[in-house]
Amino acid sequence: MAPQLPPSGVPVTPDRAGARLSLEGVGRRYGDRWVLKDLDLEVEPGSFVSFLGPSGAGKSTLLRIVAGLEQPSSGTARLHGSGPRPPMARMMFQEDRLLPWRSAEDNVLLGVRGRREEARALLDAVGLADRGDAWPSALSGGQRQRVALARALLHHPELLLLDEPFGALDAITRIAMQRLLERMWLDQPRTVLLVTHDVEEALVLSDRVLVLADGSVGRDLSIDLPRGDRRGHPRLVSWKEELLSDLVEPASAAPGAA
Ligand SMILES: Nc1ncnc2c1ncn2[C@@H]1O[C@H](COP(=O)(O)OP(=O)(O)OP(=O)(O)O)[C@@H](O)[C@H]1O
Repeated sequence: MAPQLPPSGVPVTPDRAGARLSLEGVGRRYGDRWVLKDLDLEVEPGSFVSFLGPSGAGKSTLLRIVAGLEQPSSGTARLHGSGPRPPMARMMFQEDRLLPWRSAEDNVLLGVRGRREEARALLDAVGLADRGDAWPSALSGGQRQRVALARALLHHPELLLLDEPFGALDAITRIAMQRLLERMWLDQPRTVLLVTHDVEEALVLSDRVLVLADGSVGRDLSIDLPRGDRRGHPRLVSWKEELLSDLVEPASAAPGAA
């Protein structure tokens, strides 16, 4: 079947609503230290879930386990797709990981033969219609992350794993990228797991926000606010305060505090 074209022009493969994720008793040990402990988690197909947690809480480890890049030391991590084949997952990182000797368009097409029209439509959708021939060195940080996002989406992943993808961007570019990501996700529903240190980013984008603490899920919030303009919503503001108090050590507990 030919791909449908939604209003943004992004090609869509029909009937892909995203992968379901089931973690049962997942643990991960490095040496004698358990970074993740007995973690149970179900993620609904098509939902947008963010992970917060202090540095070293195991957020990236969890993403690598879900991606199949690492095996859990205990328990099982299963992905169920919409079809008979195992669902495709793609990862995106804080660094864009573009190859400097390939143009933007050829970076989108990395490891893929043909599909140039689709790559161009995706570059168009991420706002880089006229930059397909540009070398990565001629693009800004935000533009390079747009190319990285287009490259991930070319594969129609049922699961998108984002490890602090906007962490290196300035505040304004970051908000523009959040809006772009949300629009692309609304255009083509898929399961998204986002690791971020930015509490507001998690609340603005997610259906669900999880806080990892001591190797398991410490808080699990369902964010049932309408999408579009969540920033400044009174409930978002109070969730933000709650989450920050989970994450930030009280000043009186900080070393050296009076
Ligand atoms: N390959 C490895 N070998 C040994 N220890 C590791 C390895 N990978 C991760 N760790 C340790 O596991 C812990 C969790 O790391 P992880 O990168 O998952 O945390 P994180 O929550 O993503 O942190 P950050 O927010 O700082 O990125 C850290 O203490 C880290 O040093």
